[in-house]
Amino acid sequence: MHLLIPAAGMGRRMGSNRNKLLLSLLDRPLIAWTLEAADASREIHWIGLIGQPEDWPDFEAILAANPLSKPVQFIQGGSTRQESVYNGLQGLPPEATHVLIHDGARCLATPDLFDRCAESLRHCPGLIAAIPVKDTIKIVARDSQTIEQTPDREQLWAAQTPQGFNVALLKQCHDRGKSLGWEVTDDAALFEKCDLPVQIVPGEETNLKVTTPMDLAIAEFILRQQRPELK
Ligand SMILES: Nc1ccn([C@@H]2O[C@H](COP(=O)(O)OP(=O)(O)OP(=O)(O)O)[C@@H](O)[C@H]2O)c(=O)n1
Ligand SMILES: C[C@](O)(CO)[C@H](O)COP(=O)(O)O
Repeated sequence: MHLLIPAAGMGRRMGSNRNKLLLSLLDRPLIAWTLEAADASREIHWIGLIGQPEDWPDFEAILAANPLSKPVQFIQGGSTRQESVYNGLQGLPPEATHVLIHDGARCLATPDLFDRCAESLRHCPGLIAAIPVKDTIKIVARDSQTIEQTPDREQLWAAQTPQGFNVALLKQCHDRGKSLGWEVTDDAALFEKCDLPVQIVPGEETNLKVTTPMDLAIAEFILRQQRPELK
């Protein structure tokens, strides 16, 4: 299974002046944890690391300090996640028929989650790791800030990554999105807009996306629970 890791963001919400994936989480950069989990997956055999060229020397140093058993190809990122994944798809080797896409910022995903997603992708054209939401969610009017609706929680799931797809279909969806100017925050949304089915695979509650400084503190806590040897 081929894996693309979008890692070309800015980390604006982290308030950092550099790519948040280079920030330290316990004893190593955040992206090193993501790469380690992907490397430990039985199913993944090729990794495309999508980054901004200015970060490549740091990525190279991280890989030198934490060598992987699988080949890693650097791919130039775009100005949005959507553009970065588009570039990633163009950078896949020609033999890639199926692909998992996993945010570099979701550094706590387990190898088992990668393997379950890869296995499920043998039986459907598109999938997404997700968990049921725990909160009651409100839809709020933009202008008046009053509630318009309370959707049925039974039908609400929080989207995570990995997300997995048939490569030819996902390329078609991205091409269509690009020509029609669609702006989405994940790849499943492009599949949905093209009326293609996206299967849910049970995600992990601990698979948070490190977005804010608070997330970094929570990630450190979770990592210490997952890896008692690091205490
Ligand atoms: N142009 C971009 C923007 C984001 N990403 C990646 O997409 C994932 C999810 O994005 P997010 O958490 O929003 O990261 P940032 O864009 O870095 O954060 P922010 O939106 O706060 O600036 C991250 O692994 C990020 O590196 C990317 O590859 N290319
Ligand atoms: C793909 C994603 O991680 C699913 O939760 C998320 O949509 C990334 O988007 P963000 O808006 O950049 O946080």
